[in-house]
Amino acid sequence: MHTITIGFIGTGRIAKALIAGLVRDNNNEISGYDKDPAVADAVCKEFGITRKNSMSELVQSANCIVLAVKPYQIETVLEELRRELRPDQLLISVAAGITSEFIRTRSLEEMHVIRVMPNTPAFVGEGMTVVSRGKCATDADLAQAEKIFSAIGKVAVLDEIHMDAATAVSGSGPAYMFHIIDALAEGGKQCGLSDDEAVTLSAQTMLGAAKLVLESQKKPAALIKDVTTPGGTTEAGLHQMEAHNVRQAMIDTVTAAAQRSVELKQ
Ligand SMILES: NC(=O)C1=CN([C@@H]2O[C@H](COP(=O)(O)OP(=O)(O)OC[C@H]3O[C@@H](n4cnc5c(N)ncnc54)[C@H](O)[C@@H]3O)[C@@H](O)[C@H]2O)C=CC1
Ligand SMILES: O=C(O)[C@@H]1CCC=N1
Repeated sequence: MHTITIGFIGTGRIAKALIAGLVRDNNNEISGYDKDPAVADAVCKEFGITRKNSMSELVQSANCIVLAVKPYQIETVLEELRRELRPDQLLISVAAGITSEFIRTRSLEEMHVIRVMPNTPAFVGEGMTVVSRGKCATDADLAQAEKIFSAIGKVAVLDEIHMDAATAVSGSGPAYMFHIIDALAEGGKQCGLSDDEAVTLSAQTMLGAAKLVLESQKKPAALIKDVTTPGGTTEAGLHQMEAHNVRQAMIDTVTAAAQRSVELKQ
C-alpha cells in the first residue's frame, strides 16, 4: 500500500485525538510540530510519531499537511508556511470557521486545500469527520482525505456551505453529548447510584442508543415509541423533558454554535 506522510502543525487537543486514531493505520507516517515544545514532546512520545523541530522541517517531509491550530492562528501560520509549500502537497485545515478560500489565497494560488471538521471521538476510532473540497482540490485529493479520516471513524463529504452546520452538530457535538451523559448520570446519583455506576449506565445507554439509530432502519421518533409503555416510567420522564423544552434547548445550542462558526470567518 502507498504510504501517506502526514504532518501536523499544532499537536493540541484535536490533533492528539486524530493522531491516536491515525497511528493504528500502518499506511500512515506521521510527524508533528507545535510551537509549544512540551506539547509536541508529550504527543510525539505517547504515539511514537516523529517530532519536527520547525514548521519548515515538517513541511519538507510531508505530502499532506494538517493545520491544527486555533482559527485566529491560521493566518500567522500560513504567512510562515507559504514560502515552504509545494503545489503537489495537500493542505488540510481542521480550523472552525476558516474557509478553504482563505487558506488558498494566503498560501499558494494553486494550492490543493481540503477543509475538514473532525471530532474528538476519533481518539477511540468513532470519529465523525466532514470533508469538503477547496477550489483547486481534485477528486484524488478528496479521495485521499476520505481515506485518511475513514481510519478514525465515519466520513461525510459535504459542500463547504454546510461546514458551519457540520461544525455545530458533529464538531462541537461531543461536548453536548458529554453534558447529557453527565446530567443523566447525575439523575441516577440522586436516585441512589454510585458515581461510577451512574456514569457507566448513562454512557453505555448513549452509545447503545446511537448505535440503534445508525444500525436500525428506524427514525428516532419510532425508537422512542419502542421504549415507552403507556402510563409507564419512560412516559413520566419524557413529560419532564417536554416541560423543560429540552428539544428546543438542543436546537438553540446547535444554531448558536453554527452562528459562532459564521462569526469566526470575519
Ligand atoms: N477540540 C476539538 O474538539 C476540535 C477542534 N477543531 C479545530 O482544531 C483547531 C485546534 O483546536 P484544539 O486542538 O482544540 O486547540 P489546542 O489549543 O488544543 O491546539 C492548538 C495547538 O496549536 C499550537 N500552535 C499555535 N500556534 C502555532 C504555530 N504557529 N505553530 C505550531 N503550533 C502552533 C498550540 O501550541 C497548541 O498546542 C481549531 O482551529 C479548532 O477550531 C476542530 C474540530 C474539533
Ligand atoms: O469549540 C470549537 O470552536 C472547536 C470547533 C469544533 C469543536 N471545537
